[in-house]
Amino acid sequence: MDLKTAYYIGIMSGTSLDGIDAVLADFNSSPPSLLHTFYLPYDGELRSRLLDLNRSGNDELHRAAMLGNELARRYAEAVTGLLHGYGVKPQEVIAIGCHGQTVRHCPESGRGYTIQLCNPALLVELTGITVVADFRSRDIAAGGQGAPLVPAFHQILFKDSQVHRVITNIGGISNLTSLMPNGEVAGFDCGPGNLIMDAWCLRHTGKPYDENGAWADSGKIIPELLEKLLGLQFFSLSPPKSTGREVFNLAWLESYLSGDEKPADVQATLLQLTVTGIAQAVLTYFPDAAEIYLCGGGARNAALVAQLRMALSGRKVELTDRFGVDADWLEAFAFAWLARQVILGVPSSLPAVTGARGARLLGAIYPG
Ligand SMILES: Nc1ncnc2c1ncn2[C@@H]1O[C@H](COP(=O)(O)OP(=O)(O)OP(=O)(O)O)[C@@H](O)[C@H]1O
Ligand SMILES: CC(=O)N[C@H]1[C@@H]2OC[C@@H](O2)[C@@H](O)[C@@H]1O[C@H](C)C(=O)O
Repeated sequence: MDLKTAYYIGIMSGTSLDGIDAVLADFNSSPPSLLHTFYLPYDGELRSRLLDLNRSGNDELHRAAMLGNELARRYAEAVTGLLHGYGVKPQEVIAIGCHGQTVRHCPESGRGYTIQLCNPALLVELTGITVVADFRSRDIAAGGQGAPLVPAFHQILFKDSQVHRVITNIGGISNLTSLMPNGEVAGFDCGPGNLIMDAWCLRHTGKPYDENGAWADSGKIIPELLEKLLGLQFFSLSPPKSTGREVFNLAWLESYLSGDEKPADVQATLLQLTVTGIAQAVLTYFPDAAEIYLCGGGARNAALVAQLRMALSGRKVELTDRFGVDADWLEAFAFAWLARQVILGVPSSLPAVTGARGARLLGAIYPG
């Protein structure tokens, strides 16, 4: 294969459990370019089978392995959709960086584990393309959180020699990357993104998410509830830190509800929880940042963005779209880049972000 003209594919299916983002990327251009994109939504049945894995018992090991196979088939479908849609041949692709579906994340300072479900061997068989998978385990083995991993790619795309920038990804969970003009990079998960808002919205309106935060906007924030939710230890922990559905879930929310609250008021409070989690982290750790750039699906939530602008007044708050990098595809783009790093033999983790003992090659290669 002519490495000068070949491409990488990145596949991300994140903690929101909304579906699969697939991108075709070219790293021979400077800056790297995102050539094509393809989205394959999850159906309700797959989403609930994945959520059911949070409940132990009932042969969960078998169910997890079968879901790994099912996900590999869906990822292969996304690859086919991506390549066919644009007339690109599998032989033109060096590797697929496939994040997998996080179903457990328990880093526990180097003694724990993280699970991103996918059967990479099956994905190679179905696509004929080399697959890179399991990006997080090596960092955890080296004493790190295994997350967030995308700050290294944010650095490549968005660093500036004059301005202190913060990149804020609002996916299921929210995470920040600080890019100092002197080249220092920091980053950590700062709290919920969309995942609790989505779950509450589904339960009360039947819709998978609150479009533009309109429902939240129709409610009133419940200050006592917000205060209780913000009392969670995670918010006051110092970085490095990462989190997931194990911490932010409906059972946790319900433990603070009396049952008398109006559902729209709870939604307004959850939106504010996401905003406050992000704003407090920026103001505490990066008070000098002048520019904040948002990405992830939450960046499309107009009410959320408006509240964030208020909470971070005095700073420029915009979307990464401004740089020609679509906020919806940045994470999938990052996993194409992470795959390339391990194929080239270049460590891609940032110990200053994850807390690991050193930089490591991330991802296991399944040759095509
Ligand atoms: N117009 C919109 N209004 C409100 N919310 C939106 C809108 N568009 C997308 N979203 C939210 O974005 C979510 C999807 O975001 P994204 O794809 O970044 O999540 P993810 O891949 O699971 O992220 P991560 O891996 O970072 O957790 C949806 O579930 C929804 O909550
Ligand atoms: C364990 C896991 O899947 N973590 C995700 C999740 O979604 C957002 C946040 O929590 C971040 O830490 C991470 O994803 C991005 C892609 C990252 O590693 O940078």
